[in-house]
Formats: sequence, C-alpha cells, structure tokens
Amino acid sequence: MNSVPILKLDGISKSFLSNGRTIHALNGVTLELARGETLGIIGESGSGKSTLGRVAVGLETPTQGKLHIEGDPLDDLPAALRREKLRQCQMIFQDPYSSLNPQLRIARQIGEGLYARGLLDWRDINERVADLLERVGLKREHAERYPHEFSGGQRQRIAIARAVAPEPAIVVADEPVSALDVSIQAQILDLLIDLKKGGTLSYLFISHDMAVVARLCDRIAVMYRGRIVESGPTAAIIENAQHPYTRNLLDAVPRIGRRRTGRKPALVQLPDHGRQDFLVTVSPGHSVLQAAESGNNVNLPGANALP
Ligand SMILES: Nc1ncnc2c1ncn2[C@@H]1O[C@H](COP(=O)(O)OP(=O)(O)OP(=O)(O)O)[C@@H](O)[C@H]1O
Repeated sequence: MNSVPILKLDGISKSFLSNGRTIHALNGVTLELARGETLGIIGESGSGKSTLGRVAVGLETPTQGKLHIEGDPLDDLPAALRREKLRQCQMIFQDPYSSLNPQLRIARQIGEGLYARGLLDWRDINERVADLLERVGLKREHAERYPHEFSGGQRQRIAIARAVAPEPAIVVADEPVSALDVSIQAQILDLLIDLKKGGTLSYLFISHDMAVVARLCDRIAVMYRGRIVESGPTAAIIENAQHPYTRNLLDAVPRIGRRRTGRKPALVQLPDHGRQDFLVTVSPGHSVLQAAESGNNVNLPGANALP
C-alpha cells in the first residue's frame, strides 16, 4: 500500500472579509487522508467544515498553509499540472437542486467530466454516462432528461455520478444527505459505500450528524471554531472522546453515545452494515463497536422502534 496520503492539508488557514470584519473560518488545520480511507469531518454549523471541503477541492485558496495531493504541494506545481491534480478531487454538495444546471440534459452534465478527462468521442462518452447512471441506481434512458424531471434523491444520485465520472481519487461529500428525506438518506449512504468497494477511492465526508459519520467513516476529525480539536479512528472517538465538544456531539445521539455502554444492551448502526441495527451487550473493557463486530450481537432489522 502506498503510504503517501492522497490528500494532505498542512497548516491551512482561511479568512474571509465580510462587512469590514475578518472571519477566521479555518485556523491552522492539518489533516491527512489515506488512499481508500473515509475521513469524517464533523462539527457544528459555522465550525469551518464546508470551507475545509472547498479548500480540499481547490474552490477556495487558503490564506495560509499548503494543500498536497498525492504528496505534491499544489502551490509549487505549474498551472497545467495543478489543474490535473485538482481533477483528482471532486465534490458532492448538500443541495442536489442547486448543484445541477437546470438547463442541461443529464448526459451533458455527467459527460463533461469525462470530456475533461480526455474522452473525446461523444458516442463513447454517452455509453459511459449510461453505465454510470446504472451504477448509481438510475436508468440508461434517464440520460436525455433534465434535472427537474427527477426527485431530490435521484438528483443526488446524478450529482454522485457526475462526481465519480472522471474517476477521481478523492470525493469530498459536503452534507450529501442532509437535504434529503430520512428514508432516502440511507439509500444514498449505501450508494456511497458501494461505489467505494474494492477500489482506492477516498472520501472526505462532511456532516454535522455523528450517527451518519459513525456509519460511514474509518476515522473522524472533530472541528470546532475553525480548528480540529480531536481526531482518531471512529470506534476510539465514539468510545473514548476526549474533548467536551465531541462528547456533546455524541450525547446528542443516544444510540451510539457512551451512556449506552456497559452491560445494558445498546442499539447501534455499524459502518458497512447498511441500515441494519444491532443489539449488542458490551462487556467491560470492550467498545460497543468491538462487541458488535465480534459477532456477539443480535441483528435486529427494523429495531428502530425499540426504546
Ligand atoms: N465566502 C464567505 N464569505 C464570508 N464568510 C464566509 C464565507 N464562507 C464561509 N464564511 C464564514 O466562515 C465560517 C465557517 O463557515 P463554513 O460554511 O465553512 O462552516 P460549516 O461548518 O460548513 O457550517 P454549516 O454546517 O452551517 O455549513 C462561518 O462563520 C461562515 O459565515
């Protein structure tokens, strides 16, 4: 395995001038994303998550610090190579209504990324677009439609197809399910998990929802006022959060919160287990996730109704 992180933010700060006031959205953020890893960025509104995501895909230029892609500091590269590197990073936005161009057919919107990647024959592009639509759970013939002909969940699938079309190494997903109905959210999360299977795609997954992040992410970084205040493997953060702010976030999710550990059965959702709930009894010294993953659990599909 290549140990160079696919993405590295090194001491990144970003300030905005707004109404004569300087807003420090990011204050010296350093993080690494490994190949094939899903890193969750969690924090309250205004903590700097979206700014971090936008810096990671080159939509914002940092005020300070360096962005490295595949080990190369972007600032030091010639413009053409820089653009090439940035094509490795694609973004999925929260709102699938505003992220698609209402005036362009779906085929064109997904196909543009393929064209930019060097696929020049539109017959080949159309074939790839149709394959991608099937891959995200839509139909080949949907390619000829416009965005308004789809539901919110379907639009998010289209946005995901567009993001993965140029075969990026990194996808930054900024609250990709928070604008969707709860029933659709799980399907979109499952799709993101599926797209990553067996490959080396990495996700930077931004959310304010600890339950969603816990389900999807290998590691979690917790943001507070433009800084990362805590980071580590998902199980470690959930079971042994150090920062009071992280504990507050966890307490907001009783299902995976510390209060549920101990001999009392806990209802948990696990990364890579779809939307199944597990009822686990946790022995002292073990984490909820360890207990659930050890197989010492009762799988309770639809157990949401339990108190
Ligand atoms: N273009 C901008 N101009 C001025 N201020 C900005 C700009 N973008 C972000 N900010 C400010 O930077 C801070 C961080 O914003 P950011 O959107 O990154 O936070 P967030 O954690 O993603 O919040 P949310 O969950 O509400 O999207 C906020 O105070 C925000 O108002």
